[in-house]
Parts: sequence; C-alpha cells; structure tokens
Amino acid sequence: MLRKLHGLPGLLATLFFLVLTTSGAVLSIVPSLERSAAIIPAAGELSVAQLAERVLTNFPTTEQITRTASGEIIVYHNGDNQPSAVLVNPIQGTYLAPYQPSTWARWVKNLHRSFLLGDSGRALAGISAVLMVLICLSGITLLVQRLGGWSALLRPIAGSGSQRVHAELARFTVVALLISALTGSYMSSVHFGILPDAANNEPSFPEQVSGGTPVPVGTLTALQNVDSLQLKELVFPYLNDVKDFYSLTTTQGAGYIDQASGELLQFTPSSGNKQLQHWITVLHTGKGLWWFGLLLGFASLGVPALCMTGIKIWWQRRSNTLKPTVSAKSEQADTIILVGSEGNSTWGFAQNLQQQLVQAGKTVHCAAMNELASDYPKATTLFILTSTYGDGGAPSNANKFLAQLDLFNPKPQLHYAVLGFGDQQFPKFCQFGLDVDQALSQKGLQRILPITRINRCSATEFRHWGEDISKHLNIALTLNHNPAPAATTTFQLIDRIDYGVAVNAPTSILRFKPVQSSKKLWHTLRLKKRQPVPSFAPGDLFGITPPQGHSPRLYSLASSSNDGVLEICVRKQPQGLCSNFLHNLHIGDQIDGFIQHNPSFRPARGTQPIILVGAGAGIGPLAGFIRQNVAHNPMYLYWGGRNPESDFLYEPELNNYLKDERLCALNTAFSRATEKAYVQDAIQADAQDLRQLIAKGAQVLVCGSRDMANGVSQVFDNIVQPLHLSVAHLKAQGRYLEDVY
Ligand SMILES: Cc1cc2nc3c(=O)[nH]c(=O)nc-3n(C[C@H](O)[C@H](O)[C@H](O)COP(=O)(O)O)c2cc1C
Repeated sequence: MLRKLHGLPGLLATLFFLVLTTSGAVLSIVPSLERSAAIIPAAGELSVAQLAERVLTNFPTTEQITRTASGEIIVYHNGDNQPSAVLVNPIQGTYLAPYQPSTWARWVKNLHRSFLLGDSGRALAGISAVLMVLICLSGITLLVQRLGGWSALLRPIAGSGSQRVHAELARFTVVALLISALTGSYMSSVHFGILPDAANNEPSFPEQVSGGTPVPVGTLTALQNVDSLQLKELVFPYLNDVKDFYSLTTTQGAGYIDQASGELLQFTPSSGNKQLQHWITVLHTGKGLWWFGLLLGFASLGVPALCMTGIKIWWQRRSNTLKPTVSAKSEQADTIILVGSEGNSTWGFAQNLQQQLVQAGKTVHCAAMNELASDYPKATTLFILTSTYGDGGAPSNANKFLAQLDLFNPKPQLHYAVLGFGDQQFPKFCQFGLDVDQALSQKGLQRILPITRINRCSATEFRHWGEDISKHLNIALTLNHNPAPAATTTFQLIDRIDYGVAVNAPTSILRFKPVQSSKKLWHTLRLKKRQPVPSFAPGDLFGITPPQGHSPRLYSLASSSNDGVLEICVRKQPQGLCSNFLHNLHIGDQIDGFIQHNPSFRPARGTQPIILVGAGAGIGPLAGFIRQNVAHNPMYLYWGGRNPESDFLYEPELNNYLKDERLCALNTAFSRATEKAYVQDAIQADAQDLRQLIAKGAQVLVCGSRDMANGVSQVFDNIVQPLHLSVAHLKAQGRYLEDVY
C-alpha cells in the first residue's frame, strides 16, 4: 500500500515534476544573482528617513520606494513627465541602472507557476505539489524501512543499481523537496482561496490628518525610527495635497505617516498569518535567503534522476510479476511452494521450480507465505522461497508468516527446504530465510536439506540448489531462471567439428567469434574502450535463447577469452529446441548470447592433482581446463563416449595435450565399442591410484549428465572410504565439484 502511495503519484505526475523542478532550479539562482547585485547598508547605518531624503535629492518626482527581498532599492518616479523605475544606491540615493525585470526569469516563473496555462495550469501545479508532499512522506517511510530505522538514515546504503541510486539521492534531497512541496501547496491553496490570504488584512486609511504644512521627509520621526533594512515599501503623498499621507510597509507591519507632524497615524503589526505567509514565500523562493534558494535548487536537480530511477524500479518490479498460473488446491497438493517477495523477483524462481516439479509429475500448490494454510493434508514437501527486506526483516507478503505458524498443524510426513534470496552487501544476509528455517525446525518439521542462500538472484546458485534438491528427492529438476540476463553480444559461427552421427549421438564442437556490428556503432565504440565481450574462462556458461524459446539455455564454455574464440560442445537432443537450433547453424551464421560466470566450477589454484571426469559433451569445459594448464600441473582425464570411431570428442587435441604434458593421463571408456564400458568402470579400474591422488589432496571435477554424475559419485564414495572420507566431505572442502545437466 505504502509503495503504491509512493509510486502511483510519481508515475502520474512525472512530467509535471520534471517541469516544476527544472524551472524551480533555474529560478533558485535568481535570489543569488539579485543579492550579488544589491548594495546592502549595515544594520542601523541608514534609516528610511535618510534613504527617502537622499532619493528625493536625486529624483524629486519620486512616488514610491520599494525594497525587494534581495535588498535592491527600486525608485518609481516621474522624470521628464514619464513614469519610470530605476535601481538606486541606497547609501547615496544615486542612480544605478534602469529597473527591468528579466523577461526570461518572468517566463520561467510563469512556467513554474502555471505551466504557461493560466489558472488551470496553476491548479495543475498545485496538485503536483500536493502529490509531491505525498511522495516525500511515503518515500521517507520507505527509506526508513529500507535502512532499518531512523538511526540508520546516515549509514552507508547497501544494494546496487537503480534501487541504490534512488535511495542515496532521496535521503539527501527529500527534506528540501518536502519543504518546496509543502510551501508550494500552501501558496496554491492561498491563490485559490482554500486558505486565507493575509494580504486582505491591510490597515484602514486614517480618519484624520493634521493638514499642516508638509516638512522635509528626512525629518519625519516615524521614518527616522525605521531601519532601511526593514523597509518593504514607502508610498509618497500626492504633491500639494496636504490631506494625503505617506504609507509605509515594513517587515513588522503597515501604517500611515502624517506629512506635517511625522506622526505614525495608524500602524497594524503584521498578523501571524502574514508572518507565516512571508516565511512560506521565503522558504519556497529563497528570496531574502539566497543560500537556501540554492539548496532547494540543487535538491530540485535530483528530481529528474529520482523520476528515472523510480520508473526503472517500478518497471523492474512489474516485469518481475510472474505469479505461477496453474496451481493445485492446497488440500490436493503433494508439494507446496510458499513465496515471500517484495519486489516480485522471487516469484520468477518459484514459477520455474513449480514448472519443473509439475513436469516431474508432482501436484503443486504455490502461494504467498502469508497464505499459509493450517494444514496440507496430502503434502510431503514444503518449499519456502523468500527474500529479506528492511534490516533482515520479512517481505510484505510474508510478514504474518511467523505468527501464523502457531496455528499450523503439519502432518509428520511433511519435509521442508528453505531457499533464501538476499544480497550479501546487507549485514543480515537472507536473515528472514534463516528465521523461517529455524522456526519450521522448532515446529518439529524435518529439513530436506539445510537452508541455501542465493545472492543477488544468482541463476547459477539457483541451478545448483535444484541439483541438490533433485538428489535428495530423487526427481529430475533442471532449474533455469535468470531474472536479469546479461546484455547479449552477437557471435558468428567460424568453425564446427561434428561427431557421433553414426552412433546416434550427434555432438558438435562449435566455435564462435564476436561480431562488431556497424549498425550498433555507438555501442561498439563504447564497448571498445573497455572490452567487446565480457572475459570468460572454461566452465563459465554461455546463454542462448533459441528462436521460439522463452528462457535461455546454458552451455558450459570450453574456451577462455584469451583463446580468441568462444567454444561450446553441444549434443543434439531429440526434442531440444536450442541444441537443434545450434546444430542447424552454418559457418557464417550469427547468434546472440551472453556470458554467465560460474566461478564455482574451476580447478583449484596450486599444484595439487586434478582429476577430471566427464561423459559425452561434458568434456567441453574439461578440455578447456587442460588447454589452460600451461603450468603442467598433474591433470588426469576420465571420459566416457559411445564409440571411438564416431564420437571421440577432442581426440586430436587430447593427444597433443598428452604429448606436451598438459595432461598426465587419458582414460576413456566407450559404451558401444567391442569392450563396453562406462566412465565409472574406468574410474573403478584405477581405484587405487585415484585413492592415492585424493590422499595427496587431489580435487575432482565432474561434468556431464546427472545420471552419469550420480554413478561417478557412488564410485568415488567407495574409493575414498578407506581414507575415512566421502564425496560429501570432499564437497564441503571444495574438492569435489560437479557441473551437471
Ligand atoms: C530495501 C531493501 C532491503 C533489503 N534488505 C536486505 C537484507 O536485510 N538482507 C538481505 O540479504 N537482502 C536484503 N535485500 C535484498 C533483497 O532481499 C534481494 O534483492 C531479493 O532478491 C529481492 O527479492 P524480491 O524481489 O522477490 O523481494 C534488500 C533489498 C531492498 C531493496
């Protein structure tokens, strides 16, 4: 609700805000310019009587002296029988310059006040000011919530992108903007008679004047008693009209002065309302307080950036709104997904999980966490996917969840897994997910696996979590959701080597080069300064969205950016949209793709042995690791294919690597050769040597299908058992890495 109150008025009035704030910023300079041109006597240096006397010496036909809020003295007189206005030096009363209010400033002022549309424009400006008040107040509340309290208002702000720029700008400008908006709303209300106008409260004319002979203005006591700095306006009596009088307006009030006796005939001090109106004008325009005007002007300049980042945040949130569509009833479902989300991005991950579970034959109910039922009679699995907000708090659609748990009566068969979404820059990384995980455990529910925390919506971490879940539940899940895919680059196919057609496993090594498109000249120029394509290493991922495909497919890279080509190894899947698309490419064809870094699948630095295990196209990144091994660290490859005549991928390269000792040993197993064997068999055959290598600190990297990886992991479990180790141990030490699909 609060977010709507903040966003909707902003979206509606963005254009008006842009005009109001940019014109306001221009106008904010005017008081400083006027102030720098004005000659200001010291306090007590010059009385109004002295000022009027000196002015009259130089301008005998003076009708009025006005002092502007910036301190300029304007004299209206009838020189050469022509009414004219001049700026004068108050100390000497001498001519400075003609008084010509700047036409551009007047135009900008009109634009600011009424969008040059008269009274209807003034009404629009007034409404915009009121909307701005709403936005500022709701924005302050959201900011305090985001930072976790008033005391954190000046602390560094975590997060990134538009959210962060918006919050940083807001906290330094919001007070000034609120003052501008409040004062603007007040001034509009006075203009339209919604609030009383203090100007209607002028003193009434004196009933009696002495009618005596006028004395020189410099001798009038009432004027001698007023400092010229307090003067607003002095209107002279008509020449030769002894019944007329001076009318004087000062910062204190207004009254009349007898031109013969110098007596103050009637003086009405400024009412509270008038003082208020005066200060409101000062605070809105900066007139009389030039430095404050400049502050307001600077703050106004932040508004275009606030509008742009605000619209971007709104758009991101809108495009993230991907609520799962078909959801089973909670009483019928065997799997429950509950989602905690503020900015909607977690819904996208939940939808992907739901789709995969449904494909695996599950009946899935998906809802917001606040919609927790008191029981899920048929459910055996509960997934909680939740982000964290504020300072480690709940997102708004999950803020009742912990309280609702008291009424939750789960069946004993219900197991759960929590997936927290957060940002490591926040001190309480995924805190709400941790709290929920703890609370469910205290409720007596069994965990499927410990909580996983996803940093900044990482698609790779999500995919890995899916792999863990697959193993624990023994179902095939290929989670693939990337809410913010990186900008794509165009690549051209420059080389392809095709294998495996004869054994019904068409697999190709595809090599691409980035294309410098002349159409996107500015883009190219901009990127050229940095790097045309993000740098990548073997094991990183290449994302491609096939035509007619909705989400990108990720392929492990076999090359590094230093190789000058982008290389992937792709097995054609019978129903695979993307693999078929890639296999149908001809040399010279172009595709768009992006790089997704995958630092969790890399050989460890150092000189300890590396055992590489793969099957089929899984050899891609492994071949890349070997190619990079120019330091000749001990690397051993176990790889399984179908037939050495047909799909021995990378055979020539691997033989070269053996010769130049980038590879210590190559062990192959072929499932459709005379001696049928799988990669697990080749590993088992070397069990003793491998155990020794692992005892020496070797690291194992496995790449290929999930079934193959499961088989390999069982074999390794047996191999390392005598060392009192297990694959789980090795994984925890980062010595057993998998990249499976
Ligand atoms: C105002 C704000 C406060 C946040 N506070 C935290 C926090 O305390 N801890 C954390 O790990 N992440 C925090 N985050 C990051 C979000 O949890 C993360 O971006 C998450 O992916 C958002 O998912 P959602 O769009 O589904 O809400 C915060 C983000 C924002 C914008």
